[in-house]
Amino acid sequence: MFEVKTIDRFDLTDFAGDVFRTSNTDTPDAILVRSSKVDDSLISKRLLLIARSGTGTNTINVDAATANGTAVFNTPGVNANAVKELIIQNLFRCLRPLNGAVQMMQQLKVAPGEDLQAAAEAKRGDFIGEELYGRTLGILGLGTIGQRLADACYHMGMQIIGYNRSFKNLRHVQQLDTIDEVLEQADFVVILLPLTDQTNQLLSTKQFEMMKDSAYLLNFGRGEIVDNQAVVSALNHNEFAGYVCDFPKTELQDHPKITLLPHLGGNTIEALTHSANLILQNLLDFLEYGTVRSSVNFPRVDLPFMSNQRLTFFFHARDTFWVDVAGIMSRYDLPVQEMMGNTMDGYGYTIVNTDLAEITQQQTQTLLNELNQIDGMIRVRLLNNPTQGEWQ
Ligand SMILES: NC(=O)c1ccc[n+]([C@@H]2O[C@H](COP(=O)([O-])OP(=O)(O)OC[C@H]3O[C@@H](n4cnc5c(N)ncnc54)[C@H](O)[C@@H]3O)[C@@H](O)[C@H]2O)c1
Ligand SMILES: O=C(O)[C@H](O)COP(=O)(O)O
Repeated sequence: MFEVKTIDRFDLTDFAGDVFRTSNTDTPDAILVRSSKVDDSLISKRLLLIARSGTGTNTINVDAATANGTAVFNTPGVNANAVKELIIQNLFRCLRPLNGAVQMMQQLKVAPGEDLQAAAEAKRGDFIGEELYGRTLGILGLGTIGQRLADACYHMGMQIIGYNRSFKNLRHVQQLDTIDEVLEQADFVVILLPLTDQTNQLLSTKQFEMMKDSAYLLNFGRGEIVDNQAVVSALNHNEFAGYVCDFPKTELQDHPKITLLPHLGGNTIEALTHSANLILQNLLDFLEYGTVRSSVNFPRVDLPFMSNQRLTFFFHARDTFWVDVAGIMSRYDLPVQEMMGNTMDGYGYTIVNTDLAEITQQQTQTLLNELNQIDGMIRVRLLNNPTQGEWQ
């Protein structure tokens, strides 16, 4: 039975079974996590999989996992609608002083017989807002969330401009050549980029000086994409109007022009449930069948398990790799019943359906040792078919 370490809280009731059990060990077969940090020390030789329920994998050392032959799975797009809706809610909040109005109404008291509505309306002049219609929304990162946001805001009458490192075919977005052009033209700049070496501290003093004085910056990508000290200074110098950030840090607290949220983007019942169910299903399928559906470091490979055993290989892709594998398998007379493989960023992952009935346990061990020694091989797994012949 596989041992799975859960770093964040998950409801595993529907998945309890005989495939895995949860464990506190520091050398698990798999780790299940949201956006908490996965300590590098947990990436042991035994670790087959880190399963991230959610999109961003910046709290996982993906390079170390790859070198170790550990797959990193995530669930991109599953919380995109939740993030989109929260951003729209915050766009409105930038222009309509609803919090203040609601607070005023909670405190407003009238004498018996006095008309509450008349007293309230007498104060509404303090809460005049503005409209999103006709304003320009600038999106940095036109991926799943960015595209959904663009569509929804276009249909609310906004002009949409954006920047992405690769061009996307999008009907409602005017894609600009540089981030600077988006910053100069937008009334709202929304960050929906992943945190990478290229995006770390991407926006700082120089970029804030380009923004309109009346513009708002909304960061739902990752906190580190923005230089926090520079934000505070720019807001103090009225370089732009306000900052909404889903990634709170002490230096951003208690500023009248900064709204902090406790990382709420994907925090809806729908997104959390769907994401946890999906990652658990993908985790089970990888542990039992070697299937890879959505990974940031393993290519997608999904082959029906219609044999007694299967071998899976994760390796540095090179031209003669298969000559070496085929040579060893044929020496043991192992049939290749079906196989499927794919490559990604110079790494290959392949599943071979086979049958080890004709070789002894000791020969199987020697076979695995030989396969492991092939130049470029990172991890070999041998899986027994759990359905015990039901596929036939
Ligand atoms: N606040 C939240 O709770 C929350 C929820 C989900 C996602 N996120 C964050 O939002 C990010 C985007 O999510 P998504 O689902 O849209 O991901 P995605 O992968 O679909 O989109 C990211 C886009 O950014 C582009 N990109 C990457 N690096 C770039 C660069 N240097 N310059 C320009 N463009 C670049 C990619 O080409 C892609 O189109 C995630 O990586 C995560 O960090 C936050
Ligand atoms: O990258 C993501 O999917 C979001 O930031 C959500 O992270 P969470 O799982 O901690 O809510």
